[in-house]
Amino acid sequence: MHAAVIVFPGSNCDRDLAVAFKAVGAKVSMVWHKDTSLPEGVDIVGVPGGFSYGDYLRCGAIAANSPICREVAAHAERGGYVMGICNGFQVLTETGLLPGALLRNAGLKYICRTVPLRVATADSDYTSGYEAGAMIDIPIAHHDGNYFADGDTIAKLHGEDRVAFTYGDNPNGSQSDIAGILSSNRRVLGMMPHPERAADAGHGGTDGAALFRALAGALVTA
Ligand SMILES: NC(=O)CC[C@H](N)C(=O)O
Repeated sequence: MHAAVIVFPGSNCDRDLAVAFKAVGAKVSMVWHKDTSLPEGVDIVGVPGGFSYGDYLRCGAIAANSPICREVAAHAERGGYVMGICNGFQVLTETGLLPGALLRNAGLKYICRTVPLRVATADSDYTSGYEAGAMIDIPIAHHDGNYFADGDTIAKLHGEDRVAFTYGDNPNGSQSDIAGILSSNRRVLGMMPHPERAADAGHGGTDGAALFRALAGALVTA
C-alpha cells in the first residue's frame, strides 16, 4: 500500500497518520498542499486532522480550494481511496467528495476525549476488520464535529449502508449520531474521531488499529 498524506499549513495530525500507515507496512509520501500532483502509484490519500489555515472562513474551506485538492478529487473520481480524519473529513465535505457539513458542536465547546463509537457497517475496506455493531473507543478532538445533512441525504446514507461509525453517546449534536460516512463507491471515508490516535498500545488504546490493518489487507500492491 502506498499512502499519500496531505499537509496543509495548520495540519497537526499528518505525522500521526503517517506513523499509523507505516505501522501496517505502507509506503508513505507526505504531499504539500501547493503540490499539483500526487506521487506515482498512490493507492490511498490521507487527509489529516488539524487546523488547516487556522480554521479561517470555515473548517476545511480554504484547504478544499488548495491546488492538491483538485488532484485528490481526481484520484477519488478514478476510484481511488481517500480517507479524511477530523479536519480531513471537513475538507472532504467542503470539496463535495462527501455529502453534508460539519457544524459547530451543539455545546459550542471544543471536545477532546475518548468516546465510544459503534461500527455501523463492516462492509468497506476501512471497517471490514470490525464486527458490524461492535463498540470501540476512539478519541475525538474538535469544535466543529456536528454532522449535518438534509433529511433526504441522511435517509440515503442509511439506505445505502454508508454510515460507517455512529457515536455511542452523541457528544456534538450530529444528526443520526453520525461520526463517519462513506462515499457511494465506499472508497472515500470521512470520520471525525481519530483512529490514528488509538493505533498503538502507547496511545492508551488500540481500537483504531483494525482500520489500518483492514486497509493494508485490501490495498496490497507490488
Ligand atoms: N482535530 C481536528 O482535526 C480538529 C478539526 C477542526 N479544527 C475542529 O476543531 O473542528
